[in-house]
This record gives sequence, structure tokens and C-alpha cells, in this order.
Amino acid sequence: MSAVEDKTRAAEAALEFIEDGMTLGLGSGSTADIFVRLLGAALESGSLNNVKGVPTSENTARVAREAGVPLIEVDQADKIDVTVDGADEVDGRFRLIKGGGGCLLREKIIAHASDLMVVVVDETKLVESLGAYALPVEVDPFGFTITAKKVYDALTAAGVVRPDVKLRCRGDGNDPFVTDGGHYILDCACKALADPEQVAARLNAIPGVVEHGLFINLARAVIVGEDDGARVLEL
Ligand SMILES: O=C[C@H](O)[C@H](O)[C@H](O)COP(=O)(O)O
Repeated sequence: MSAVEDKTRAAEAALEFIEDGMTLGLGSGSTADIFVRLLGAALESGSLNNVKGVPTSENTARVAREAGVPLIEVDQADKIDVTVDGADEVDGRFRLIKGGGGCLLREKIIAHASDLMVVVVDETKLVESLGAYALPVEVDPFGFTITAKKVYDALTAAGVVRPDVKLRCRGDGNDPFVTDGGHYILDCACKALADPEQVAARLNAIPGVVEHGLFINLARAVIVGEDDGARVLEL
């Protein structure tokens, strides 16, 4: 079975968490996009009604509009019932690395504000321990080379051996990738993160760091799309 089919199975199973009248956080990335399209189809068929979405990226907003999912401004949402989002890595304690698409800041704001965060992934995202995927760190462009050195020091202090901290660029060029919020991303290849909580705490203490891709204590359900269906894991 292809990754797309597995992601689709996970996204289909996530619809089971959605009820009429809910306000939803709409995650970003290819798996979240599939969920948004399925949500649009469910609204069109009438199997779900009166659902509104708060998108976590400009791209998700576009996909939602195309799919016919009504959107509301983030500051108009009294509450967010459920957020459905993808992930780059998920460990056994539902700690996540996110931000492969550069949307981590808005994703974290929305996940943190939600009553429930449901993560949709294919099996390749499940890991025993986090860190093989380079950790995205969103930084203010002002003084980003200073911030990058501080990020390197923070990772080293948290036990990461010789991290490789690189500014994310657009395509193959040298122009920095710019997030929806106007920030840069430092991709931090760490190989392994023995203590994600310590890494998160140290990164949070750096002034130029806007947010990082470690999502800890946020996800409550992880849906894994597999060859023969979807496995729903809950904490
Ligand atoms: O910034 C991007 C997000 O955190 C995505 O949710 C994450 O990269 C997973 O994306 P995908 O479902 O495309 O693998």
C-alpha cells in the first residue's frame, strides 16, 4: 500500500472524532490536506453539518476553500474542539517532531488551544525515540546567525552530539525559506534526542527562537494508517 493510501486511511478514521457543530483546527502538510478534503466531502454529502475550521497555514486555508470547508478567523474562535494534524515523527509517549513544512508555529498555537489534538500519520512516522528527523526551529530573521549559534549551544548542552544547524532555503537556491509568519527556519540535524523535554526547555529560553517543532503533551490520539486499515492509539 502506498503512503498516500495509508495517510488517507488515517484521515478517514480521524473523521470519527468530528461531530456536528464543532470548530476544528486544521493542521498542515500532506496528511492534514487529505483530512481537509475528506472533511469537505463529508460536509457536502451532509454526513457532517455546521463544522468550521481554523487553518494553521495559508496552504491549508487554500485547500479548505477548494474543498468547501467554512473557515473562521483564529481570533473569532471561542473554542477549538478538535485539531487534526500530521507529524514528522511520533514516539511512544506521543511526543512529536513537526514543522517539516514550516508551519509549526501556527500548528502549535492551535494545538495548544484545542480540547483535543488528533495526529494522523502513516507507519513510517512512528519511532522509538525522536531525533532522526531534523528538528525545525522557527527563528526571527533579526540576528538569526546569533540565534543559530545559541541553538547549537542549547542542543549541545542538552546532550546532542555535534548537531548540524542549517538555515532552511527555498528549493535548491540560497534564499531563506520564510514561514507564513515571516520567520526563518533552522533545521537541526541531531540524529537522536535523548531528552526532548530538556531540548524544548533550552530552546524556549533563547530570545530569537519563536517556536520549535517539539510538540510535547499535546497529542492525545494518534491514528496510524496501515495496509489493512487504521490503528487508533490513545493515551
Ligand atoms: O509544518 C508542517 C507540519 O508540521 C506537517 O504536519 C508535518 O511536516 C507532516 O507533514 P506530512 O503529513 O506531509 O508528512
